[in-house]
Formats: sequence, structure tokens, C-alpha cells
Amino acid sequence: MDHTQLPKGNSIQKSPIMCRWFASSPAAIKINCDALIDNIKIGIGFVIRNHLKVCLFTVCKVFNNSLNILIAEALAVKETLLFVLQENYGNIIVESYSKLLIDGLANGICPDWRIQATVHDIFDLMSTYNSMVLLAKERAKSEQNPNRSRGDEKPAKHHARFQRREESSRSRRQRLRVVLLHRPRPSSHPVPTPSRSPFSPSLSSFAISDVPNEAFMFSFAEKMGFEIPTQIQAQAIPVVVSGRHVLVNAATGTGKTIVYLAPIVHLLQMYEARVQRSDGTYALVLVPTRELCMQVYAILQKLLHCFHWIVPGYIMGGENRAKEKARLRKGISILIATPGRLLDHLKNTSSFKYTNLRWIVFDEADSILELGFGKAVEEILDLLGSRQMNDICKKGKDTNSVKISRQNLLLSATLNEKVNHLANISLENPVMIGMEHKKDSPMAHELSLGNFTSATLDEDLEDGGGISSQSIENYNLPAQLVQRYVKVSSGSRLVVLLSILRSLFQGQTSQKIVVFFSTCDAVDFHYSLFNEFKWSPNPLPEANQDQKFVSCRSFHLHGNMEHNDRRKAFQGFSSEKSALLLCTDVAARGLDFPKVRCIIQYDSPGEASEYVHRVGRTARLGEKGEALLFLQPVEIDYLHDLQRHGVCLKEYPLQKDLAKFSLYGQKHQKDKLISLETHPWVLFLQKALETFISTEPKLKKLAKDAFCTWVRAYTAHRGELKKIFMVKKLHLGHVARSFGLKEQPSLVGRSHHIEAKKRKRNQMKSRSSKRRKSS
Ligand SMILES: Nc1ncnc2c1ncn2[C@@H]1O[C@H](COP(=O)(O)OP(=O)(O)OP(=O)(O)O)[C@@H](O)[C@H]1O
Repeated sequence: MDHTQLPKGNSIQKSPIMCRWFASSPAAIKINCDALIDNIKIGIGFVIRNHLKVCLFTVCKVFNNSLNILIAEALAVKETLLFVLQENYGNIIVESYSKLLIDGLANGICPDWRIQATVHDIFDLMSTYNSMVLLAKERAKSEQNPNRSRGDEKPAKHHARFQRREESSRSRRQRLRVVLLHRPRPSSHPVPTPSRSPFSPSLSSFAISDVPNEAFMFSFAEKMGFEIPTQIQAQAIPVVVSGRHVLVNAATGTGKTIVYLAPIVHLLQMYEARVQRSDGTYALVLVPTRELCMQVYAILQKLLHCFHWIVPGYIMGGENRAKEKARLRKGISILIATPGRLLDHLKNTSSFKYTNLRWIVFDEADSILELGFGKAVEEILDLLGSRQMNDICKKGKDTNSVKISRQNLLLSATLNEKVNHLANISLENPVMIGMEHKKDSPMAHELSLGNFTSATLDEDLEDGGGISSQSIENYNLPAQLVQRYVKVSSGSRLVVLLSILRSLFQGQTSQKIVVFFSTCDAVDFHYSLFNEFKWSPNPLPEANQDQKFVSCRSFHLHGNMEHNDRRKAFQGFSSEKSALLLCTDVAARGLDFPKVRCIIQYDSPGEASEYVHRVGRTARLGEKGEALLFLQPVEIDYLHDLQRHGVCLKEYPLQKDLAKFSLYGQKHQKDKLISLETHPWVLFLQKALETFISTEPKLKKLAKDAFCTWVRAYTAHRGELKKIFMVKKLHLGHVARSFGLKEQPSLVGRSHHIEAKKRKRNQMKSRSSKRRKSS
């Protein structure tokens, strides 16, 4: 079977499985109208025309079934119809569907006056359409056959039919108006406020059970537990299904994974001849980290529940290569991979078949490049033939087969120059979704021009690493996320972190918190400290002294951990209801830990995009969330940097928190402002920590290592951030205190001492041999 062509079922009209869910959302309808224009341009307008029919049809159904339609729904329908009218596409769709729509509206009319008012408008629009259709038809006919007079039989018949239809709909309208006239009507129409919820505001009354129970719908509803599409899903899925290359930019936690997995599964299961394992890989999803690889794989497995013939699989660093080879030999239809391991198999596993490859997805595209996979990505594109084909396209050669066979997708909550370059070398005439408000940004402009440089992705990485003026953009952050910063001098950082964590875990019985550190050593040290440091507010000997200071289950996750430990930490934290995760940026991208309420950035993230992804682990999909950023007084300019990207933070009321803690029964006076450095609680806890760490050799060693790598990481800030995060401005003795050390450890490591000793020995040796020679 030749799978390089789109399957026949690609037409949305022919695919009731998924499209109704998406098509039925007014947001989707609006997008479909955009897609209509786009697609008419590229000559496949008929697909979208059919899509629009399905949209209207489903809207009618919703109106029929539900009496609790929100105003926004009715308004969206009105808007869509208005759009269709303005763009003069009315004659395409209205003729056959107006009756259905009117029936739906009339039968299912909601008692709410605001919807009724909108319905009036919709009726008026419908009758305008109908007149337009009639006029257009008559004009077309008379142009085709100028000899036929107006009194000829056919138009007359047609006219009569139309009149009958008009009369019946008019009578329905009248019936309805009678009902409406007997209801009180307020004097002014309230304007619905725009929602920033990840779900389309107009969809909240729309249940999945309102539409026919198709196989895929059933699987979605049952297996994923979703009821309505998120805004980005409603916007992007129809475009992805249409086969266009797509660049998606949407806030964290808005369901981007489904944006690419759902259409791929949907289109693959529709192939007339079922896909076989021996066909090899059809879709390739590239992700930056192993954890994300496992996460996407898990979602894919759920989606494929009903389609056992489509085989999911993953390959990633840390896994057994031989086993992966065996799996690839058998065939994996949808493959999730990290770039390094994928490249390895592309070069060394001859049985890896990818001749049928149709989709390449870059999830968290910017992160893939920032982690240094730029070269690997270029090589992958070359080996898969995706880049060369694109280059040929741009040179204007015949690329018909390519256009049909490959569809590349790039997704991230943050975009930058590196993604711009990747987009230019991998996407052909992409549709940019989620960048509507950024049309004037340099990135959107360059992409639309198809402008691309000869620089490699890694070269881009180096010069674009800092905050270039070109790449400044406002990031999408969840509206409900509460963002704050806490200003703490380095000597009190540890105490403040512990106090805030204790207060958060005491405040709520189920609490999930993620704390980000800059280095793996810092994670290890704090993880051990939190597990071992015990303290009781009661000094009496009979009191339970065995309580952990931060009493919760804690996990740690970073790139230097064994593969299995990483896996356990990821799964463990995901499944706990109340827990603490200490991690590096390895957990910043894409990971979807359920119910995380607070993100603490104990070490600042560096580039603003990293900030966005870290805080994106909370406040996902409209849920509540808080983010707290630790800054030292000398780093406070970082707030301006975040502001340049539209990220604004308020100060955290730290004194209030500290006032909660009592020293053996003595409460502080809340209204008395004491500086952190002289705060009795801070002094007391700092001393307790230092004493504890000095008596635990293992912990002390961890603290020293963490201190050294922390300072090194601090010097590694790039670009303009170097001016904010300067080691010179720090008091290293105070930094040591933040690791519970009484004295500042030498920054010169053990290896340096050994090297120096070796050098000395060699010098001594050469001197003595010279002396021997001369004597
Ligand atoms: N239509 C939907 N209804 C309800 N929940 C959904 C829907 N779509 C996705 N989700 C859930 O939303 C959560 C976030 O999804 P996902 O991880 O795909 O977001 P994302 O946009 O990729 O986030 P990030 O940018 O952090 O990677 C997941 O738990 C997913 O199961």
C-alpha cells in the first residue's frame, strides 16, 4: 500500500470520528473560516466547505439538545454567520443548512433573553443569506442562458420553492417571537467579557455526550476524561488535520500534546488498508527529555486504546539499545524519541524503516535546541530527507510529492530565534497558531517571509543565547497564575526556603510543590538535608523530636541520576497527592504533574523563557497555581528583564510568614518589622542548621560540593544576564551560609590540588635530572 498519499478519509466531511467534537466548537468554526480562506487559496477549499457544513449541523444539534446554552455560543454562531456573509461564502453553505439551523434554534430556544436576542439576529442573517443565495443563483442562471426569460419554468419553480421555505421559516420566526414578546427584556445588552480560560468560553455547556458516540469520541471521552477541547486544540486540530505545516505557540498546560497526537492517530486509523508494523514509522515525535518522552508515550497509549494495529513506541537515552533495535525492527508506527538516541538509531540501526514517514513533530522545539541538540536535529532532518526537500521547495523545483507526504509541526510555549531557524529549515509555508497577537514580532515577520539564514542551529544558539533585542516577545502565561518574588540576602536563603515550605505544608493537608535549583549537586544536598533535618518547636524531652522539619514526602530529579531513579521520581511525584519535588531544569519542560499548587524557583532560571516553563508546571488547564521566585537584593534587576517579556511579579509577604513561627512558645509581634538578618527566628534556625550539618560529614560534603558547583553555575549566566548575576557582587561567605556551612569552602576543587601536586612533582623531577646532567 502506498501511504505517501493522503488517505481518502482525510476529508473532514468523511471523518465523523473526531471532527464533530472539534467542529462543534464555535472557536473551531471561526478558525475553520480562517482555514477556509487559506485552503481556498491552496485549492482544497472543498474540504473546508464540507467542514463548515458539519460545523453548522453540529451547532444545530447542540441547540436542539441543550437549554443551557451560553450567550457566547449564540454570539459565536452569529459572528460566524456574519463572517460567512461578509466574505460571501454564504451561498456555499447556507442553502442546504439554513433550514436545519433554524429548526434547531426554534426548537431548542433557551429561555434566557440574551440568547433570544441573538437568535433574532441570527434569523435576520439567515434570511439575508437566503435572499443572497437566490439572487446569486438567478444571476448565474441568467448569465448562463441569457435567452431564457424570467418567466421560464425552472426559475419560477425554484423561486416558488424558495418562497415556500421562506414562508415556513418566517412562520417559525413569528411563533418564536410570540414566545419572546411575553418575556421581560432588559434595557441594555451586557457585553460578555472575554475569558482567558484555556477552554473556549463558549463551550462550557457543551458536553461530549451531546454529539454522537463515535469510536474515537468514545475513546477520547472515556480514556482521556476530556469533555471539551481547549482553545488551542479547537484552533489547531482542524489545521493539523488539513495537512499543513504548523507552528503552535500556546501557554503551558493548554493541551498542546493532544494538538498533534489526536490528528495523527485520527488520520492513521483512517487509512483504508490498515497500517502494519512492517510499514515502519509514520510519525516521529521529538522531545527534549526522557521524562517528557515517557509522558507523551503514556498519552499516546491511551489514545490508541481502540486502534490496536497502530503501534506506539519510544526510544531515549539511558534505555537498552539492543532492545530498542529489536522493537524498531518489528516496527513502531508512532515513535517518540529524544534527539540523541534517535540520531544514533538512524545511523546504526539498518532495520529502522522510515520510508513511510509522514509527520515530524518537535515538541518543546526551543528546548531541544537550547539543550544543544541543534546539530543532531539538522542531521536528523537531513537523514530523514526533510530538510533537503524543503530546500528544494524553496528553490522552486517540483515538489508535489513532498507536499503531500510530509507534514512537520513545531510546538512550544516560548519561541525564539533558534526556533525561527528550525522553522525555516523544516516547515514549508506553515500556519502559525497562537501568534495572532504577535504578528508584528520579528519572528512572525521573518517566518512569513520564509527568510532563513545559512547559520546552523548551534551557531544560532551561541549568538542568540542571550536576550537579543530581536527575540523579545511577550510570553503567554496562565491568567490565574499568582506570581511573586521574595527578596532575601544570600545568608538567609536556606532558612527562608525551609520556613516557607514548612508554612505551605502546614497550611494545607494536600500540597504539591516543586522547587527548582540551578545544579544537580544543589538538588542532592537539599534533598538529603530535607530528609534528615528534624526539629520540634517544643523543647521538652517528651515531645516528639523525630519530626522532619518539612513534613512531607520528597522526591528529587536531575540529569545526573540513574535512569531508573529518574523514572521512579517522575512516577512517584506524579502519583502522590501531597509531596515535594526538588529538581533542576530537567523537570521544567512539558512535564504534566497533576495538581502542583506552587513552584518555587530557589535559584533564578536565567532566560525569561525558562521562567515561563518552570512556572508552567502549575496553574495548568485553568487550575489555581502560585509561583515564587527567590532573588537576592543584588539580583533585583532581573524583575525588569522579566517585565520586558510581559511577566510582572508582586512581592511575597515574607514577614507575615516568618511571624507564624514561634521560638518555643514565644510569638513575634506581627506589626514589628524586623530585618531578616536580625530576625530571631532566622538566626535561630540558621544556627540549628549549621550545627546539624557540621555534625553530619556526608551532608557537609554534599553542602561543600553544592556550594562549589552553585558558584560555577552562577558565573555561567549568558548575555545581558551576566550584568545582573555577577559573582563579584556576592559575598561568598554568606553564600556558604545558604548551604548551612559555617565557613566558606575553597573554590579550588580536589582535582585541582592533585594536579598541582603532580605538577610540583614533575618540576622537582626535571630539576634533579638537569642537575644530574650538568654534574
Ligand atoms: N480537552 C481537554 N480537556 C481536559 N483536559 C485536557 C484536554 N486536553 C488536554 N488536557 C490535559 O491538560 C493537561 C496539559 O496538557 P499538555 O501537557 O498537553 O499541555 P501543554 O500545553 O503541552 O503544556 P506544556 O507547554 O507545559 O508542555 C494534561 O493533563 C492533559 O491531560
